[in-house]
Amino acid sequence: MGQLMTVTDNVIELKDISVDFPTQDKAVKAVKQVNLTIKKGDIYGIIGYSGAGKSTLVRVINLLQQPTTGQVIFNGQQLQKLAPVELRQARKKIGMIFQHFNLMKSRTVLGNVEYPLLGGKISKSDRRAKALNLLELVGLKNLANSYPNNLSGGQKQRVAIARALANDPEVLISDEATSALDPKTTKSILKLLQQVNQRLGITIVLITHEMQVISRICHNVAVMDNGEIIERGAVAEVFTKPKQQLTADFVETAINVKDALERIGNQEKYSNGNLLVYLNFIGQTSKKSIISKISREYNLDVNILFANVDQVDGKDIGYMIAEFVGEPKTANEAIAEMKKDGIIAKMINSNKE
Ligand SMILES: Nc1ncnc2c1ncn2[C@@H]1O[C@H](COP(=O)(O)OP(=O)(O)OP(=O)(O)O)[C@@H](O)[C@H]1O
Repeated sequence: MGQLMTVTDNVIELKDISVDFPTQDKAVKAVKQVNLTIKKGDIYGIIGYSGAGKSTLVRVINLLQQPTTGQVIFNGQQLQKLAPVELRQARKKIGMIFQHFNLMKSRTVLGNVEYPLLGGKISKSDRRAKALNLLELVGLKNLANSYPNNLSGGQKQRVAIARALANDPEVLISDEATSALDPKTTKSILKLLQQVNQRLGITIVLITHEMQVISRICHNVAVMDNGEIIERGAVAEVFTKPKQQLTADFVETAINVKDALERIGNQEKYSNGNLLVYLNFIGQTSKKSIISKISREYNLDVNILFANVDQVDGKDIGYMIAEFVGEPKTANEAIAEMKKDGIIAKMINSNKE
């Protein structure tokens, strides 16, 4: 085997990964020198627009895509150094689910879940029992003998999840697994992934183009653009303090602030000087009392034009757009006071913070 296993909390380490695809004109640099470490038990999101390089990067994790340069380390072992038999074993520990489910139409639900175990050491009856257990876990035991064509999208994805768990993986990669599903089904599939993570201790790497998906279940997130990771961190942190414009765009779209800003910002009175303030409350900060305190102490009328509370990685995060009616100087003092209370606050129709 030639390699010593290193004991580590990191299940995946990508070091200086680049992927170039040769094309007729010039090579497409799909992934550029990415370093990424994912800890055991994490739910790690990778977000980016189409073409950012997300799928290519996650396919590198199980070497479905060979990187042009860099090291892929899984549980302390560099995968590129493994012999084919060992690589096959390691790959079994990385399950994958996809946007279009990739089920086999000619096999029953049970047959699909049993499939990865065919040819293994497990007996036929144990294999069946295991597959039925997994179907129970995903809530589909009663459909074991149905065929994929007779299932809804959400049910198909549940079968795909059961199948991906057949080999007892340590990591489950979800490549846009909810992108073809409606919002309600998306929620239920994300909940199931969360249960898989919590009950079975499986690390999840989830790629998506929707920040809402990230905020529901991920603990950490990396933002990809043009083959690079441009920002990363704890989800609540990235959500409330995005450093890059692209990240801010994803967040604002997810919480509907973008639409609200456009709608409100287009109104004439706000382009003519009425004061608009954007507020972002994190955790337990009580927005009600703060707003009334500010209004009282600074003699400002505060009209709330938009408000939304979201759960991000289990924390309440509130967003508000409000009109402050009063002197700009006083409004700025009020904003400074709110910042002291840990609120992110800024004037949005003036250059002043
Ligand atoms: N086999 C390939 N040959 C040539 N170029 C490729 C190949 N696979 C991907 N690309 C290119 O690499 C870039 C990254 O693609 P990738 O599929 O990883 O992006 P993505 O972020 O997953 O987007 P999507 O969600 O649309 O799949 C794109 O410019 C794509 O056209």
